[in-house]
Amino acid sequence: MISLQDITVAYGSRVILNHINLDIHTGETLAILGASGSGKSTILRLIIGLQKPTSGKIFVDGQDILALDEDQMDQVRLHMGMVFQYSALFDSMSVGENVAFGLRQHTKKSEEEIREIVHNKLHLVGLDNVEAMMPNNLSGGMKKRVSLARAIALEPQVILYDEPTAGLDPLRSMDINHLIVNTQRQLHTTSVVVTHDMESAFYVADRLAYLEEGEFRLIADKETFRSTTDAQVQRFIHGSTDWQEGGNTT
Ligand SMILES: Nc1ncnc2c1ncn2[C@@H]1O[C@H](COP(=O)(O)OP(=O)(O)OP(=O)(O)O)[C@@H](O)[C@H]1O
Repeated sequence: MISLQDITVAYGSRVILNHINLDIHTGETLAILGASGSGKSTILRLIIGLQKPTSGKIFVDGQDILALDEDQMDQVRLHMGMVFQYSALFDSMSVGENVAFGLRQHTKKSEEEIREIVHNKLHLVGLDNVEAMMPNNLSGGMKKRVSLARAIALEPQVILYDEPTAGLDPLRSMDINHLIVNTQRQLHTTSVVVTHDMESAFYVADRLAYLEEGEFRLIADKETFRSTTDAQVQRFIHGSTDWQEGGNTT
């Protein structure tokens, strides 16, 4: 469904992504792992069209998105939701207004319909009766939930998560992991999760891709990834956190 082909991203002589190829299959959850600065978020920005590569091609549902103009790209973006690293809620808007934002911008739904959708999406992420609250009064975990509710408001086919568990304690992180899995099951989305949280990656993902020095060193299903004999990948798996088996059964 999403295909990155021979993608290079460079800033001057500094090459961040070096001729990478990546296919993300419809309905799967793919985790992209790698050290800080390895280019993980760049991949999300490329997919959602916030950044263009130096060279290469990107296809979404067979459509060459680099050939689209801004209006056409906006149409593609309507089918994608993004959960940003620091939630990126609009501080001056209430929770309800944050979740309703895309619906008001991109649909002609009545206020009553919007209210109902906002209520349902917040309920889906485990938040009830919080519409009137302001983002500044929410905990980090709640902000992530609201950010996810906003991302799914337009029922996207693709959800991109940038470090969804960053800054959360282990219990809140596990809450978010459950939420990612449940959202995928209920909405049948294709999900891409950028993280350096190994426990989260093994919990939520069907496949994992490990980025190092501008290239994918390993892209594999969970079991193959876990048992790889690649010493560098094993060091990353075991070095980054004292991870344990998650409960994902996908
Ligand atoms: N506009 C820019 N000019 C120069 N370098 C940039 C620019 N934007 C990003 N970079 C560099 O590109 C590299 C990849 O950035 P990216 O945000 O994709 O990394 P990341 O793997 O997501 O890291 P993190 O886990 O720290 O968020 C970083 O080293 C960053 O400094």
